[in-house]
Amino acid sequence: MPSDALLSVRDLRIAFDGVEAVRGLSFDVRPHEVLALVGESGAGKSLTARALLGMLPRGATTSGTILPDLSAHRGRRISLVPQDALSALSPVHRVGDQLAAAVRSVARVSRTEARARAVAALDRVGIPDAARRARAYPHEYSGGMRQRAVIAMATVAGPGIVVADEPTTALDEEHRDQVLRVLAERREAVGAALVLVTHDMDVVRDHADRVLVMYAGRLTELGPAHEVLDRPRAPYTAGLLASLPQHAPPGRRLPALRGTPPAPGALPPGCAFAPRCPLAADICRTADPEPQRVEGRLVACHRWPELPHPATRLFQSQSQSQSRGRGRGREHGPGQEEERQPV
Ligand SMILES: Nc1ncnc2c1ncn2[C@@H]1O[C@H](COP(=O)(O)OP(=O)(O)OP(=O)(O)O)[C@@H](O)[C@H]1O
Repeated sequence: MPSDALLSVRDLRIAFDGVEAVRGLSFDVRPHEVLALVGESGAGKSLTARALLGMLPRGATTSGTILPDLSAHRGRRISLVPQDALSALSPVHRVGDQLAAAVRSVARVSRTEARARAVAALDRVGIPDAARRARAYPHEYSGGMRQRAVIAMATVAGPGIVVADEPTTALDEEHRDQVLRVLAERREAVGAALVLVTHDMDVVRDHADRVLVMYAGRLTELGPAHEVLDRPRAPYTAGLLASLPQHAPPGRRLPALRGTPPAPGALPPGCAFAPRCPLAADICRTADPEPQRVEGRLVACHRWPELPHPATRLFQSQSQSQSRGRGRGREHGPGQEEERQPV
């Protein structure tokens, strides 16, 4: 394990009924960093994040290593901010009491002191009138307040790592920003690393130091967030970026990435992204690429040197040709040649 890593994941595999949903993932979590896990639905982000906490769903079998094993230190050395705050809070206990219990699990303090710290923790995450709100039950909180209370809970013990699994999905846009801000502030205050699961590249740009792009249970690209976003080296990363509204061709709302990811039990041979990739060549349909070092990052793609700059153009022309009703025959139709031209 590298000396600067808080957590080292090596060849992680997670399967259900013998079918692998996460397929040999390796990465480190470094002290104080924000590491974003991104990728479309089903990429294996949540499973990976939950594996770090030892919180996989029933029926999951794993292999590989996650060191050190922090699952016995949940809430203290590693904690979770889930998508749905209600699943993290007990409905039958007052929010303040739950926080006070979390305080007492790590600090030998009186009940009165624990309660005072709980109120202070709620205050720090911006719960108005925290002393009174501490006496309320989770269902009496708004969605945004509940998520902030969960962040207070996840950071109260000063963990080294906070794992946030799509922490703002259930919220409206205004509360999303607030909650992300509070999460960023609290993790900085306690000096924790944050593993942030998201499918939102804007969130990655605003909050992450490094980004791990996943596709069909594998690493596609891993590197410094701004470098990866500004100049992706894997076609899949470029496709995700091209799907952002600012990269869409004027007046077009077609998704830049054609099709959907394969289900874990129905992977194509070779690179799982090949059927959707405008750069796919014969080798991509036969050999699954291993991550290789490229300019200070890891990229799993046979064809990365062929990627144009800006790489998002690869997919813009794809969606344009799609919108003209072309490129419909084969999976990679006429649009492909056009996209291969150097830009
Ligand atoms: N409890 C389960 N039982 C069986 N298969 C599962 C289970 N949980 C996850 N999977 C499989 O693992 C795949 C990856 O799941 P995961 O929740 O990690 O995806 P994700 O990238 O977090 O997607 P999303 O953005 O939709 O949350 C799923 O598409 C599904 O095929």
